[in-house]
Amino acid sequence: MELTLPLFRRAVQSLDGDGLSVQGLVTSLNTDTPWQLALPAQGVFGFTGPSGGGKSTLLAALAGLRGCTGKIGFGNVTWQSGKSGLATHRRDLSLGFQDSSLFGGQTVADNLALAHRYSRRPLSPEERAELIECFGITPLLRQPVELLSGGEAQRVAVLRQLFSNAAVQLYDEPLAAVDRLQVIRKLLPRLRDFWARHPALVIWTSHDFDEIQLLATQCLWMERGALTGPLPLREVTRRLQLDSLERESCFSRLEARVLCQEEGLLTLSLGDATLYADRVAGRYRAGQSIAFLLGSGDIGLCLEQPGLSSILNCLPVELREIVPLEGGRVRLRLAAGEQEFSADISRLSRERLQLREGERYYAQFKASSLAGL
Ligand SMILES: Nc1ncnc2c1ncn2[C@@H]1O[C@H](COP(=O)(O)OP(=O)(O)OP(=O)(O)O)[C@@H](O)[C@H]1O
Repeated sequence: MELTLPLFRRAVQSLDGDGLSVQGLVTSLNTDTPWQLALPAQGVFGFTGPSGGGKSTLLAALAGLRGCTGKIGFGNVTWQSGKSGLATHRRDLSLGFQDSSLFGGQTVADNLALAHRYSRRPLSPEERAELIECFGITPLLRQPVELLSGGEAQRVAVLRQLFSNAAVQLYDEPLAAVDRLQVIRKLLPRLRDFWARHPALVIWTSHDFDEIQLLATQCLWMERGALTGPLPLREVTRRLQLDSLERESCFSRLEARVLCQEEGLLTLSLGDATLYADRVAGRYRAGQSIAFLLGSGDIGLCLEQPGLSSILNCLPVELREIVPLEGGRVRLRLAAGEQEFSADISRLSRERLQLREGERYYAQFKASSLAGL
């Protein structure tokens, strides 16, 4: 369906600005809390909040797939003005649903070819081939989409969005059915790399905050139909109560600068320390600042700088806080410069080392424990 109302034609070029602008957007879900949002033309933003809060509804409204009133504009193009909306296919966006919504009766290759054919910014054949390989889709290309597993269908759907390479890319829990280790270790690093090469405005919706903290530094929040943000990740951590001690273990987000990458080993600098990561999926250039995750269960503490060891990483830290956990463990809040992270050790280790808040120690972790690179 194409909208060519005279009134709408006048509105099409009326919004100024570089990015996405949402003003007073109302659906049947949020009649009391009209949505306002301003995002730059490029950047990756997380999107989370309690289930049923309205995240999918907002994404559908942005895509013109849900009845709404108000104003939506991207760049100087109006997508929605009052009750009139530009047809979805005329908005420079892509939306991936939770259930992947691939085109039925077609193969995986057909679905991808279609996205490529209608892309406003088509990818090179080399890049498409490399992405297909990285997403583990090569053996599935000839398969009808009806025969794909949930996780396979989701990987194809994300790939289809990358092939279409729209200016605004909306993802709605796109990898929830894919095995988490593959997501953190392989797919998210490749996605980060993709958007570094092909900048776009990306909204990544997920209930997995680790996905969000690997991809973004700011996050939108939707709760009971009320939209807030973009918020800093620390605020979202608080709202999700992620520092709750009930969590078995937790991942902390750290940032470091790339020194070099060779033969699968990535060398980073964090403060005065040099860190090493192996099993690296992404491609990085020297000088680039990148985020990675460190699991609280993967870190050990030493009183003195250890000698030569097979554990490659040794980071000087300040012990900020010791929090008792259940099961004979304690959680240590550590700081490397301004960056805080958590380490879980046994209560026995804490007593033997006589750890004290405010003192300085050395955190040790293996090159394989830096996740998301
Ligand atoms: N087409 C629709 N018409 C009316 N109500 C709807 C429609 N789609 C969703 N809802 C309701 O609107 C509310 C918000 O749903 P929505 O799917 O947007 O939430 P969400 O934040 O994406 O949730 P989740 O995190 O569980 O995916 C829910 O109560 C849902 O039942």
